[in-house]
Amino acid sequence: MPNADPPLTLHADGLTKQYGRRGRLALNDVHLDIPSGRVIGLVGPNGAGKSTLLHLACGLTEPTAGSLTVLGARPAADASHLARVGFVAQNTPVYGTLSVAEHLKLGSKMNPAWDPALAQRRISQVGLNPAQKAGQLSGGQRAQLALTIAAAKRPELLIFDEPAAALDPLARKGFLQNLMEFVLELGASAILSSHLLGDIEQVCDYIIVLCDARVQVAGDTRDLLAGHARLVAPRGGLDRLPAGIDVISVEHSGQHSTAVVRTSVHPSSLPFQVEPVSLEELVLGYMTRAAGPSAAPAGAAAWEGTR
Ligand SMILES: Nc1ncnc2c1ncn2[C@@H]1O[C@H](COP(=O)(O)OP(=O)(O)OP(=O)(O)O)[C@@H](O)[C@H]1O
Repeated sequence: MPNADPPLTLHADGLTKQYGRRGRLALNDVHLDIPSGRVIGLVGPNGAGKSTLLHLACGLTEPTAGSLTVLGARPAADASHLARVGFVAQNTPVYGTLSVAEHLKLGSKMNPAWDPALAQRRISQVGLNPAQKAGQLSGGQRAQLALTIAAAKRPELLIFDEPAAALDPLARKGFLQNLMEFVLELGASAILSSHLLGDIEQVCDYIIVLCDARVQVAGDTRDLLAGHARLVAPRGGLDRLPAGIDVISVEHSGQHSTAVVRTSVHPSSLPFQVEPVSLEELVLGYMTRAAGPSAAPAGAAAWEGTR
C-alpha cells in the first residue's frame, strides 16, 4: 500500500484573530495550505499579524474564528503534539540565572525525544561555555542557545519569530547556516518571520506575504518568481495591458513607468521590456498594493481597470 501523504505543515481556513472585543483584527480570514518539508518565510510590515499567526500555530493563543491545524492537528493539542513543534520567540527568551548546561538539562527533562548528543555537539560547535549563565550571553549566543534547545527536541516543525533581528551580519550568517543544517539533519519544516528579505531569500523556498491582517500572496518562491515580471515602458506606455496581467504595483520615474505584475501570459509575447523580478521587488510590490491607493505612487489609479 502506498504511504499516506505527510500532513500539511499548516492549514488555515478563515483564520481570524481579534485581541479583545473592541481590538482591531490581527488576522482577518486567512486561508493557507502549506505543504510539508518546506522552509517558509513569513514577511510583512510591522503590525501585519506575523507574530499572531506564529503564536496561534504554537497554541499560545486561540483563534477568534476559523480553524488552524499544524502538522495535521490542533496546535498544542496534547503533549505529543507540543513535542513535534519547536518555537523560538521574538526575543529568544532564556532563564538568566541558569547556565547553558542547566538549560540543556531542563530541556532533556521536559522533552521526551530530547537528543543530548545533538545539543552537546551544537553547543561546542558554536563555542558556548556550558558553565556560563544565560543572562551573561550576548544576543547572538542567546539565539544560538535557543536554536539548539528548539532543535534538540527533534521537532518536525521549527518556528522562529524574527530569529536574527538582534544579530550582527556575521552572527546572522552563522545562525542561518545552523538553522539550515538543523532543518536538513532533522528532516524538519521551518517557518521564520523576518523583516530581512535577504535572509528570507537565502534560506526559504516558500513565502507568505502578510499585510494588514491578510495574506497577500503565498507560494513556492520559484513558482512565484516565475509567475511575476517587471515591465518597463516609456512613461504612460503601460496604461493599457493585455488580459491575463494583474498589476501588483507601479512606479513612474523620469521618462519611464515600471510595474511589477503577475502574469499568465508568456513574457516573450508581451510588447514591453520584460525583466525578472527579485524576491524583494515582489514582496515590496504586494506591500505597496496592500497599503492602499493613498500610499500608491501617483498614476497607480491608471491600473484599476486591469485588476
Ligand atoms: N496581546 C495583544 N493584545 C492586543 N493587541 C495585540 C496583541 N498582540 C498583537 N496585537 C495587535 O495585533 C496586530 C498584529 O500584531 P503582531 O504582533 O502579530 O504583528 P507583527 O506582524 O508580528 O508585527 P512586528 O513586525 O512589528 O513584530 C497589531 O495591531 C498589534 O498591535
